[in-house]
This record gives sequence, C-alpha cells and structure tokens, in this order.
Amino acid sequence: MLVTCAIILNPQNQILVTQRSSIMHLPLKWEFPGGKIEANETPEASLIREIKEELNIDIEIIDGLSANDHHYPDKSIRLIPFICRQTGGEILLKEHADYKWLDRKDLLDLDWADADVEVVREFMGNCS
Ligand SMILES: Nc1nc2c([nH]c(=O)n2[C@H]2C[C@H](O)[C@@H](COP(=O)(O)OP(=O)(O)OP(=O)(O)O)O2)c(=O)[nH]1
Repeated sequence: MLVTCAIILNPQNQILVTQRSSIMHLPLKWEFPGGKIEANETPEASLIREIKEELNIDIEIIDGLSANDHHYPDKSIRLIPFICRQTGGEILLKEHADYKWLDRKDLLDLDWADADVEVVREFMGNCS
C-alpha cells in the first residue's frame, strides 16, 4: 500500500505532527498527516487532497524525501514523505485526535507510528 505523508513547516520552521485517533489503525500513534494514494492519482496530488480532507489546509510541496518500506503485522506500507508549506486555511481536525507544531529537536520524543521513525531520522539528518 502506497501512503504519502506531509512534513509541513510553519514560518518558524516548526513541524506539524498529528496523532491518530483511538479508532484508527495504529491508535494514538503520532504520524505526519497524509494517506493512501488512490488509483490514477500522483503522490503529490494525493497528498494535497488528503491534507485538505483531514486538516482543512492547503499546502505546497517543496521537496521529497526517501520512501520507507515498513511491514506491520497486518499490513505493509511504502511511506512516501514530502516537505511542504501551508499556503492557506486554518487547521480543523477531521480525523485525528490531536496535533502540534514541534521544534525539530523534539521530534524523536513522540510515540511515532513505526514506519515514521526512519523518515524522522532522515529529515533530522538533512536539516541539522
Ligand atoms: N497518513 C499516514 N499514515 C501512516 C503514517 N505512518 C504510518 O505507518 N501510516 C500508516 C497508517 C495506515 O495504516 C496507513 C495510512 O492509511 P490512511 O491513514 O490513509 O488510512 P486508514 O487509517 O484509513 O487505513 P486503513 O485502516 O483503511 O488501512 O499508513 C504517516 O506518517 N502518515
């Protein structure tokens, strides 16, 4: 399953992180918002759509990071991360339990979905 996720930076270069709800797969784990790529969709178009649906905000995509393949006991995903900026809208949580803007140095303190840990490491390595 192909999943895109957005590492959204604000003007202070903090990063938006979202917490999965208790009724989702991987309940209460932190992730970068995003979701499954649908048929006939580019990864970029899918991500822009998902972020609007889940968070009510508009984003532009700045760059891509390496995809990370991860096997959960019940499913395998290829997580495809993009670095993004918010271009409009106000955050409204439609699916998630919580969100926060975090400084880069604090990212690894969260209880991440397992597939994200490698993405966080690459992002921190690239930017520090
Ligand atoms: N959106 C997103 N999903 C992630 C991340 N890390 C990670 O392991 N995942 C997993 C959680 C889900 O199993 C899948 C994304 O699916 P989704 O969020 O679109 O859909 P979902 O919960 O409806 O999935 P499903 O139960 O229908 O399979 O990828 C991440 O950073 N962002």
